[in-house]
Amino acid sequence: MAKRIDVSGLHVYYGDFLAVEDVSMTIEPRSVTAFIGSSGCGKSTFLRTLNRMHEVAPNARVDGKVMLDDVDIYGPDVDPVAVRREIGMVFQRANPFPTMSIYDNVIAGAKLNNKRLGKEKADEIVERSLRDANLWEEVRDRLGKPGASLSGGQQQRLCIARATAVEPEVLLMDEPCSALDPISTLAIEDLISKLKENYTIVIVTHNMQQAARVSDRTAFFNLAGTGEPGRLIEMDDTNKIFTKPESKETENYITGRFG
Ligand SMILES: Nc1ncnc2c1ncn2[C@@H]1O[C@H](COP(=O)(O)OP(=O)(O)OP(=O)(O)O)[C@@H](O)[C@H]1O
Repeated sequence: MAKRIDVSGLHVYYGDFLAVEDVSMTIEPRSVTAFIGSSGCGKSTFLRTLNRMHEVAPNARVDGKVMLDDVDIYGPDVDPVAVRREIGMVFQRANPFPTMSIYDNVIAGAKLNNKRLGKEKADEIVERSLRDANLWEEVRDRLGKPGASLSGGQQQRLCIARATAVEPEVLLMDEPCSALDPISTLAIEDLISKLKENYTIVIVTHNMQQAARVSDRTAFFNLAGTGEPGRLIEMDDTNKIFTKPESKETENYITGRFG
């Protein structure tokens, strides 16, 4: 588990609109990388190109290359569904299947991948994934209850369990804590730190303390102006970005001199 992502010269479009321009970066396995930057600079758009979710939007496309270890995920013979299985995603709003049980929520993806998954193996995957997501103890006695019966923070951990149940190589998280209270946020941050032992993790966050707490590397994106594409300004060790960034733009952003 855990692979390296290498992006080179990536341009990201919605129809004729160039949303993100010319991004190149390397994301190391078994590390947490945070994407920060002002609203609309293309963090989520760029994140979605990393598992080919971007192209689900009408007329959306990319130019450039995204390598997952030695495989070009935009290569002609690559199945986007297989890419999304290897590179899982957790969204801003926890989105468990509401009427489906907690158990079935966790196992849904794994069942799709393996139609003949036996009960014993399924039980094992559910327990492992819920333990990995620090949720097992809270739900072990009510696995048959609907996903929607959990609190917001528990639902987000359920979504993380669902994502890890298929044993992806990479986990993409788009503002996973923005709808959560501080206690649930800390629980997810602890979980991210634990999960990085096995996964490559990329997290979009507006919360700079969060980026500083959980990530090893930080990428700062910015817009040159309204209607201009987003660009990667600087990527470095998180500690360096927050104490001694190379770019004035990064410094202004992290010190709150612009929004
Ligand atoms: N489905 C879409 N169709 C067309 N344009 C889009 C679509 N989604 C996003 N955009 C545009 O792409 C640009 C980047 O948006 P994106 O949501 O990626 O930025 P962001 O940095 O994640 O913003 P935020 O921090 O506010 O979530 C914006 O100009 C946005 O309006």
